[in-house]
Amino acid sequence: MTMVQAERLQIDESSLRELVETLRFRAESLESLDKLVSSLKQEAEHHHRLADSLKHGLELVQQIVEEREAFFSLSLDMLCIATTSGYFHKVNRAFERTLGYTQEELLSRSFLELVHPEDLEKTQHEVEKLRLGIDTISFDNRYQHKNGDYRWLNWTTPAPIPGSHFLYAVARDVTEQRQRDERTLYLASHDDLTGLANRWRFNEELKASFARLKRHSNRQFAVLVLDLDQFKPVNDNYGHQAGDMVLRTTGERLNAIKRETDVLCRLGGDEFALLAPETDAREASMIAERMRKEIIRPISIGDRDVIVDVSIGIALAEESISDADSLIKLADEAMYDIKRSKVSDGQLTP
Ligand SMILES: Nc1nc2c(ncn2[C@@H]2O[C@H](COP(=O)(O)OP(=O)(O)OP(=O)(O)O)[C@@H](O)[C@H]2O)c(=O)[nH]1
Repeated sequence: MTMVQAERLQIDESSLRELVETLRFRAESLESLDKLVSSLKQEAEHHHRLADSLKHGLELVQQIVEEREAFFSLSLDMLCIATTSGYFHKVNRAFERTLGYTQEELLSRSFLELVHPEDLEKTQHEVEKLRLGIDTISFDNRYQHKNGDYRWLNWTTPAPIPGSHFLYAVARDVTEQRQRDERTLYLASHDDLTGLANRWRFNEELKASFARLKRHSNRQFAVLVLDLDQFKPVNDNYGHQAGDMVLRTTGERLNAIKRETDVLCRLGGDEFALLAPETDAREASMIAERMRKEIIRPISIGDRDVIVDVSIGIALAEESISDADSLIKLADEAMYDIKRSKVSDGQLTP
């Protein structure tokens, strides 16, 4: 082998070694690059999955918000969110429909501003209870409509979540229901013909008076029972309608002279009764005399004047008489005594 040949062989060997080193290094780099790419791929997939689930979550939240908004605005019940400091924060369409104000008009107002003055104190008390963490269940108050009328609202408001400044309230317009209830109560407690209280209502008032007398012995009261004399002949001679007219006029006249605190009722037929609070025997006699004077004034029926007289019995509530029936019975007996004496005097035919 010549010198030149030996030198070339050496060069080739070292170049080859270098080449092999370079190739090994590249192979290692490629391997770690591969690992990096696959870990980046994994990370990208993870981010994709995260993005997908976030997107799904956002869609769900959006759906919940839309559903909530739909229920909020479609609800026939009045729904509102108010601040515990007393302002409307959000109201639904039922609020607008019931009170006649737009949402914008309501949002600029304190929720106490439209409450009926007579209901303000009890409403403030209820709000105070809510602030103390006590729920409001079935609370009624009157709210002013934009046209000036008042509507009865029935509220259900859970106490605010601790730390929250918002109240979530549901209200229902119960005006018609209350008017129906009032009408039913009126019919059950009043006499159709005269519009006076009826026997049931009179008994209720008597029971309340006895309860007051039990608590305060100075709350004496009297009961006067009035029965028209010879009323049957009015019906017989002038007809039932004329009889009705006499009963109505008698009721009106007695109603006009009674004291504000007195309770006047038609017990039935031609019998009336008066409950006179804080009245002694002398005052009761004076009341009876005044009532009789009113009753015996002629009543014009067509072209005739009809005159009817009355017998009035008085009973005073005392410790010994403690129930309504006994007191009315006592006044009734006193009234019949007077009737009997009129018969024996010849003023009345038996
Ligand atoms: N027009 C009319 N008459 C009634 C009504 N309710 C009861 N009456 C009549 O009222 C009368 C009451 O009877 P009484 O009290 O015995 O009649 P009276 O003639 O007043 O008898 P005395 O009380 O003994 O004087 C009866 O004839 C009933 O028919 C009513 O709503 N309208």
